[in-house]
Amino acid sequence: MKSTGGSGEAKRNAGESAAEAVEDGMVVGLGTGSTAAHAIRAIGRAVDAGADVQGIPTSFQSRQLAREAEIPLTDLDSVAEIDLAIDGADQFAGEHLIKGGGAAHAREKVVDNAANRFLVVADPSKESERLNHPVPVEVLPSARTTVAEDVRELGGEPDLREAERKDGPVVTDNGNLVLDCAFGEIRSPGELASSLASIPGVVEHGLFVGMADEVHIGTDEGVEIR
Ligand SMILES: O=C(CO)[C@H](O)[C@H](O)COP(=O)(O)O
Repeated sequence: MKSTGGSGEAKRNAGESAAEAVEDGMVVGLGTGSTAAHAIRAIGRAVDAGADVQGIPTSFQSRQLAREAEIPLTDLDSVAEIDLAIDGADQFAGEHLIKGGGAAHAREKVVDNAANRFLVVADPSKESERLNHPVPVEVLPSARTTVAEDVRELGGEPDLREAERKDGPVVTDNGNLVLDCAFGEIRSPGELASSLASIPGVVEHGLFVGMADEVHIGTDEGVEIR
């Protein structure tokens, strides 16, 4: 599994801290990435100990991990509500996030947004005063050139994400491509989010504006919850 940022111990502390918020009877959104993976494994241990929990995966990866952890799975169409979602981030500034380092941000946004409570798990390397990380934008393959032009008009520099272990681009779980779009410091995340969402051919972008209810920041020593 791809792992970025801080230490494994910091990620573990963040993930396990957020998993403590899971209660018996809950439906839980299961995020993607190396930090969320620690939460999934911890939830698996709670299930093993008898907790009645159902998970909604946000990606192929989180589905696989949840299966290995023997967490009963369901889907968005089958539940009245999602009690809690736990997910990682590539960068956070207060309650704003940039996600999509694992190219899973489309499903992540649907699940995290639908949850009554959304807990972000991260290590300190992900924190920034202002968002400035490139924004992953999932696009229909046929629209990658036109979307890239529109992103340039918004002042961004789009870069088609290449796969690390195959020739050619990353293909998302939804069969689409990803443009990593650098905008420098993002002064108005809400405005940029609306502009990106209105480009024809954009499936979803990785700006999660005002979405985090809590951020569990793990360090080697413990965790801070904000
Ligand atoms: O948004 C994501 C996947 O699309 C991940 O949550 C994000 O990339 C953080 O990953 P990690 O915890 O491995 O650093």
